[in-house]
Amino acid sequence: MNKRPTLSLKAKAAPAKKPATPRPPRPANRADAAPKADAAARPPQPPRSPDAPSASPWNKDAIRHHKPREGVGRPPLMGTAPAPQGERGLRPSYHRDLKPALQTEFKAELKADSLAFALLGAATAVVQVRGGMALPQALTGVFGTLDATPQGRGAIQDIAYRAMRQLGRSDALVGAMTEKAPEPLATALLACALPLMQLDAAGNAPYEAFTVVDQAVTAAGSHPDTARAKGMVNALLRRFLRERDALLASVARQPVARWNYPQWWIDAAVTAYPQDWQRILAAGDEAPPLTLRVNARKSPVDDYLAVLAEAGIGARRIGPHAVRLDKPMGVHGIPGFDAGIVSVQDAAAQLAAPLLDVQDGMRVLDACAAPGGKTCHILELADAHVTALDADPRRLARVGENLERLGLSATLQAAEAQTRGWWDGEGYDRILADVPCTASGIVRRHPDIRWLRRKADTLQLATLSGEILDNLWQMLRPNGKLLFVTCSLWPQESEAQAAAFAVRNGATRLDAPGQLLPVGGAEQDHDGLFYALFQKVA
Ligand SMILES: C[S@@+](CC[C@H](N)C(=O)[O-])C[C@H]1O[C@@H](n2cnc3c(N)ncnc32)[C@H](O)[C@@H]1O
Repeated sequence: MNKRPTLSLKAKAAPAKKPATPRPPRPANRADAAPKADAAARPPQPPRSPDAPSASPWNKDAIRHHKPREGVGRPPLMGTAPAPQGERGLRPSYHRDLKPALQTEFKAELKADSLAFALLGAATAVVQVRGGMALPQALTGVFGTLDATPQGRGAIQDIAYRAMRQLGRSDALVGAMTEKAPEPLATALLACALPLMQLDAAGNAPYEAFTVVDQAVTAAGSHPDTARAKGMVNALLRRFLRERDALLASVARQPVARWNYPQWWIDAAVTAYPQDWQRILAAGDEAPPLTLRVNARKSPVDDYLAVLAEAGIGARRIGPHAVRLDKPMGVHGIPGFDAGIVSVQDAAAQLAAPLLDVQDGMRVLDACAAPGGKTCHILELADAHVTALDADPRRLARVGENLERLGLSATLQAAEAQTRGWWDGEGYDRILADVPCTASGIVRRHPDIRWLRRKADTLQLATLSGEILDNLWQMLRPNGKLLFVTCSLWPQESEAQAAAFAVRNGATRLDAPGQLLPVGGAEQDHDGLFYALFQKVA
């Protein structure tokens, strides 16, 4: 039976798989060499998601593509983002009858390094999320339309993510200060400006309040969809400044404004976690820490910590291969990232590969693999024959990019895990089923998810993941192990699913962490993943 991994993540001596490579050179673009602040005192650029597209070329020869049969496949369901709006795709849960503005393609005449530019870009993305689009996709469109510089992109992204984390409160504030709901883009502009005028626990705000008012008004005046609302934006934001404490106290009586989640989500959290729901919801409104996984093939963790110390980057070890940076930074500024010495991976996600207990020479299937965080970790720990399968070929391409950066290889397969046409009929020793789910456990990383999901998505996704698990079980060799993972907090998708699966298939359940609660704090500052491990007893 496997040893139960802990998330207290005390550093254990973990020998490097292969001798360490020379330390990476000190990068030119150190994150602590902060970008020059403009008049609007731009915030630091948030870390680039490991999911973000990379520029490295994709080796097409390494893939065997298997197209789902026409007409029978579901539109690919993303594990961490809603599916494209197909006939049978997931639809947004956040119905406010707000249609996206018609002129999201409009390029206002604003200075590209101004806060007004960033506010308008972020507001445009927020409108699109209200229309059902995932935030990363909306931001990609906005960056292209506005031809934003890297610094502009960082500022837009930072503001849009803050807006998502405080959308319930901002909507309630606008509702409290207006008689008639403003037009969608004006509402979104306010939803972007208001969080910038609120103080954090230390009493700091990211910008000077009057700068925010001034720049929000400039942004409103620059766009045809908001020009008429310029006076209203000015009046509302100034009133908020005058009456901030009373207004915040007043809207905090509404749960959606207090917690910044749709009411069904709050209810589901209360039901599932009567003791912890408040800490879970609060932690989901915080920006996540940046946790790295040190590549066991390339460097011992202690050597890498020394590299960080030399570069003046504060960090500490929190797991066998996990290092948490004191402050988030752009990935290309992280020493050794481009050279494949480290990857960005949450601490809870770093439990998957060790739990799977892969040995050299084993045949391993990573059934919902993209963008490949766990695929790569498996290969960093063992010389295994890994097939990385994913229903979404575009996301699968990211697995290829990550493998390439880390100097690893696997067979990539574009197919749906609940089908069998792609399988060569040879059993696997290990199967990782990191199934598509509501992603309710990773909302701090993807704060748009709460506004995009519907309550009914939980059941729809649980049905699909049950089909995937049953199908994969047939592909497991006797004595083989299957690790079932979700990034969901909802028991229907995780524990209830695991229990029903074990009964249906006569699977032996081994020790595994079960539901990890993302409640924040020093020891539990990780995503909300669920782990269940099964063995097919011969
Ligand atoms: C939670 S993410 C996987 C994360 C990944 N294991 C990692 O660690 O980087 C779930 C993945 O399942 C894929 N997916 C969704 N439906 C699928 C299906 N029917 N078959 C296979 N993959 C699917 C999504 O495209 C998404 O990449």
